[in-house]
Amino acid sequence: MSVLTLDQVRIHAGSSTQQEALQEATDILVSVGAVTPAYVDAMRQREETVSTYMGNGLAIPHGTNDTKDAILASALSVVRYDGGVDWAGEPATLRDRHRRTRRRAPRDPLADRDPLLRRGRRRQAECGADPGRAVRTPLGGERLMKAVHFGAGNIGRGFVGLLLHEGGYEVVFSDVADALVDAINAVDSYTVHEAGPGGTDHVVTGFRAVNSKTDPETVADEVATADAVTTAVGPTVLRFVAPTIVAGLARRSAGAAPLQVMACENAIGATDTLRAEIEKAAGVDAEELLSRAVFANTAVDRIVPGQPANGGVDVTVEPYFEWAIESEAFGGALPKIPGAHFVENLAPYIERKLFTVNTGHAATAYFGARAGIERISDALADPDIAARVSAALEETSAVLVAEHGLDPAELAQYRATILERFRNPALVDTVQRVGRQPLRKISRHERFIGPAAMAAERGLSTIALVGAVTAALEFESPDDEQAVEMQEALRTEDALAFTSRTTGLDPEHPLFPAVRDAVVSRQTALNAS
Ligand SMILES: NC(=O)c1ccc[n+]([C@@H]2O[C@H](COP(=O)([O-])OP(=O)(O)OC[C@H]3O[C@@H](n4cnc5c(N)ncnc54)[C@H](O)[C@@H]3O)[C@@H](O)[C@H]2O)c1
Ligand SMILES: O=P(O)(O)OC[C@@H](O)[C@@H](O)[C@H](O)[C@H](O)CO
Repeated sequence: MSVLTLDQVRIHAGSSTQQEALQEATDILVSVGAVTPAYVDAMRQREETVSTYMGNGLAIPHGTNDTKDAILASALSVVRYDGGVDWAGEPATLRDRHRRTRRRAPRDPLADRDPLLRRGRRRQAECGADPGRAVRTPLGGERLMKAVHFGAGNIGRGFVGLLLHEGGYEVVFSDVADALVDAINAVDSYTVHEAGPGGTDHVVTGFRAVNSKTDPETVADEVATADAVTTAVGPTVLRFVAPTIVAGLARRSAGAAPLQVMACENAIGATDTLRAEIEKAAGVDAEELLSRAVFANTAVDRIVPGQPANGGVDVTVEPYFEWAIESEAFGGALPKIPGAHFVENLAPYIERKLFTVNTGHAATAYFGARAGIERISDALADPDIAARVSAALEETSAVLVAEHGLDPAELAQYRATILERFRNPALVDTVQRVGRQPLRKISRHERFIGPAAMAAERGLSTIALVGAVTAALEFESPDDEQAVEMQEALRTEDALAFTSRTTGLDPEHPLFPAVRDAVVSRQTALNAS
């Protein structure tokens, strides 16, 4: 049976009501044996929970998961009312039975008074960014935009995939975890639960997953025809995804618009790192292949803890989010991601995020681990830990003021909001997850040494940040390769070598002696145990 024949397309000169339109769409599907008459109720139920109005006069009604029994075969019906349909207050003219959800504007308690965000949003408006859903094909038709997202883990499903979906992208997740890929392909929707004040649920549909370990060729084919590629695999994994992107770029048709590449990792210049890996993997073809893509650094912020083993594909996240993206690379053709904001200069955003959210988070984790506490929210309930974390963040704020001219009062508010986010009792986040990969976290441009080095160069205080590094050096986690490696190196390497190798600090740097002393103190404790 064909999914769509001419008989399943109707065009009317006049207008209609929403109920009549749903009935007509159902009647067409019933007439070809695709659904039972009960399907109309399923579509009504769906409209009650979420409108299927897409904008631009298009609604895409469909049933709910609970009413799948009413579906007998795959089919579409298309009905156009030239005079329009009042779609619960929205002016629809065209409809069929696929589904999509709509998103409210991001809830960002800082947004209205934050000059960084105001500047970014103004710029976004200037660039004409608006939520879009389809792209024109060479023959004048339209197809859904497609994004290939590497890393279907916590932030991949709970944030990047969600916003891409809400921007109208079909999302192809690429991951190396067999069970996760199978689980994603076994469902046709998943829910992002926002836990905490003001949180709500969002349903994601229109995705599939491809295993890039066992089927890299298919992933490359997907990249070849994608509009965007995003990653959330961890900064150290970018070099492993680069060859697949190279293979996709090599297969990309000459007339295709440039692939928009955005790495969404907690690192400064993560997309630059990915681009460099792509360049390396492309070898002599690098110049040609890089010309088929544009690259934009981003800063992503949403706490997405580890998910329970039996949680399926659904993800629990905090309600807050921010996604700042460099605009320049796109030359005005911004990706359609509602809720993201585009900025000319990402440096203040990524440094403010990494050196406040992630410095505070990691400090809480390492002080918490030292105190034998498991959860981040519990660690911050300890007044001594809270004071140490606050002191470290005051030091990073002083650096941000000096470096980027940020307003001290607004930074104080930003810090307070972040500490409140860490305290969210509805979010079960662990010191093990937040403290993961301590060698990455104590490296040169990361959340501790990065701001502390900048502070030391300016003669600003670094005492609290060095205190947090001291706690990081004590972090033990048997399942964390870097934690094991760090403790082993602390036992075997001399203090000077360990300090310069792991932190990347030059022994002449003004921060070096304090960090070396922290290393010596950890080594003394280890030798005594
Ligand atoms: N979780 C958060 O709160 C959060 C927030 C902002 C940014 N981030 C950043 O996002 C990135 C991912 O973090 P996460 O918490 O989602 O981790 P995660 O471990 O939940 O997800 C990473 C995923 O990448 C997959 N992966 C590993 N190697 C791969 C490869 N070669 N190809 C494709 N997929 C691969 C893993 O199987 C896993 O599913 C990190 O850089 C992290 O710093 C996380
Ligand atoms: O992902 P990491 O290991 O760089 O850092 C752990 C957490 O601090 C991090 O994932 C935060 O939850 C996130 O960055 C919040 O936006």
